[in-house]
Parts: sequence; C-alpha cells; structure tokens
Amino acid sequence: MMNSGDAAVVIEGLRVRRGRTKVLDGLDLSIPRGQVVGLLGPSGCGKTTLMRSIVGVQRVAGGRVEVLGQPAGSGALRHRVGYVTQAASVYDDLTVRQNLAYFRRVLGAGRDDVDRAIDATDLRANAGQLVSTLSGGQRSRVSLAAALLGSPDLLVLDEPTVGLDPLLRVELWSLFHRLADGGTSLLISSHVMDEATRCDRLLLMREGAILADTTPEELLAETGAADAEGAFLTLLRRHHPRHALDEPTTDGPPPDAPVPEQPESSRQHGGTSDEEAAR
Ligand SMILES: Nc1ncnc2c1ncn2[C@@H]1O[C@H](COP(=O)(O)OP(=O)(O)OP(=O)(O)O)[C@@H](O)[C@H]1O
Repeated sequence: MMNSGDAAVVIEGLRVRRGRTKVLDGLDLSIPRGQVVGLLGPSGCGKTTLMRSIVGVQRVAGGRVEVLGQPAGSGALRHRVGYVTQAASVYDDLTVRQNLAYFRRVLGAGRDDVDRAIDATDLRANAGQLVSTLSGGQRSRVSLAAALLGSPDLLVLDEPTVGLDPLLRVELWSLFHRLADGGTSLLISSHVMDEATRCDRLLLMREGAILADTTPEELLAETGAADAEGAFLTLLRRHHPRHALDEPTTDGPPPDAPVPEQPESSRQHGGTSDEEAAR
C-alpha cells in the first residue's frame, strides 16, 4: 500500500451497505496524485458508491477512507475536492455564466475562475444561454465547469462523457490530462471500455471489488487481449469461471450456481452485466 503522502486517496477495508445490499465489502485501493485514474466496471458494480465514499457523502459501515491526507468528508477538504455526479447539478433558470458566478461566490473562489472554467469546458458560445435550453452534453459540461471552480486538488467525475459526441469526448479527455499535468488528481468513472486506454491508471471493478489496479499497457500485456474490453472479459473469466460463456468448458460451476455475495437488489445480474461490460 502506497503511503498517504504520495497518494490522493487511500482506502482500507471499506464496507458500505445500501438498503439490504452489501455494495462494498472490504475494498482496498490507493489513487496516486497528479494522474488520470479510470474507474471502470459494469453498471451496478459500485462505482458511484465508491466515489460517494471518497467525496464523503456516503454513510460507510466500516474501513478507512483518506483523501489528500485527511479523513474523507472532513471540513478541510471542502474546497479541495470537486465532484460531478451523473445528474447535472446546475440551475435550469440561470444562464451558464450566472450558474458559475453563483457557485464561485459560494466557494469563495477567485473572479477569474468563471472565465477559466467556461473556456476549459468550451462553453464560451453558450455562456449567456439559460441552462434549460442547453443540449445534454452542454449541460453536463456546465456541471464540470462548476467543479473546476477553485481549482480543486482532486476531481471525482462520475461518467462525465456520457452522451457526448466523439469529438467532445476527445476534447474532455485532453482537458483531464492538462489538469493532471498541472498537478490535479482525477478519478473518472466510465462503463465505456474504450475510454480505459485514455487513462494513466485503471481500476477495474466488479461486484463491489477491485479486480485490477493497473495501467492500460500492463492490462493488455498481462491478459494478451487486443483491447480493454477483451482484457476486462479475460479478467472476469479468471475470477468467475461461470462467466466463460463463450468458452466451451465442462468444468467449473453450472451457470446458475450461487455466487457468494451477489448483491440482492443489483440492477444487473449474472450474464447481463457481462454483456453490459462488453458494450
Ligand atoms: N439506496 C440504495 N438502496 C439499495 N441499493 C442501492 C441503493 N443505491 C445503490 N444501490 C445498489 O448498490 C449497487 C451499486 O450501485 P452504484 O450506483 O454504486 O453502481 P455503479 O457501478 O455506479 O452503477 P452505474 O454504472 O449504473 O451508475 C447496485 O447494485 C445498486 O442497485
């Protein structure tokens, strides 16, 4: 385990229950500073829950979550951690600029920050537009712009590229790398496996556990797969022989064998989530 000084986030033995579901059950990880770290895994595997725990808004049942050397959620981190959820969290009846000006005041960030955030997210042409009239991709960029105010040291972004066209996705990924080059640590979730290759490091998640903590190059070399999607499926098969759906095999458990700690209310079960991973 990395020592806390070198890491943006250190997690040991994290346990989280949501409703009757054990979503995370003894999860360990560390996230280095100044890198773009991808958190990848099928829908329902616990990515959002892990991010909420890092940001300090998730009630946890046990374990330690340390962020920038402080306990997650502590007051000292308030201006140092930016979080963008999947749902846009900006005001519809204000313009882009009015939203950012409002959040800047709440944060006590510098006046220049509004223009800097508008430029970074390529929203200059929409700055005077009401958020209610923006496209989905533009709206999610306003949330991202709000998270950039105050130059947080850690940015936690939950699926920031969903619904964006390929060109915008490429632009956003280059923004993420520019921020990392400037010393910001980024944790970015996605269930689009081709985005894995854009990250400096990868955390592959499955059913509340980290299957691999690696780099894109190591992942491909270690699995012998041609792309990130194939590599993830190879890892799944290694860890859960029942997922070797397209490999003729007579050993291993039957397809309907019980799996330990399968979430009770998972949105995705068994093979379905592998199909999701494969998309
Ligand atoms: N309030 C809740 N009560 C019960 N179960 C919940 C609750 N919130 C989440 N869960 C369950 O916890 C698990 C993890 O959810 P989480 O949102 O962390 O997944 P995710 O990997 O972010 O999924 P997605 O990619 O679809 O956003 C899922 O099985 C989900 O159904």
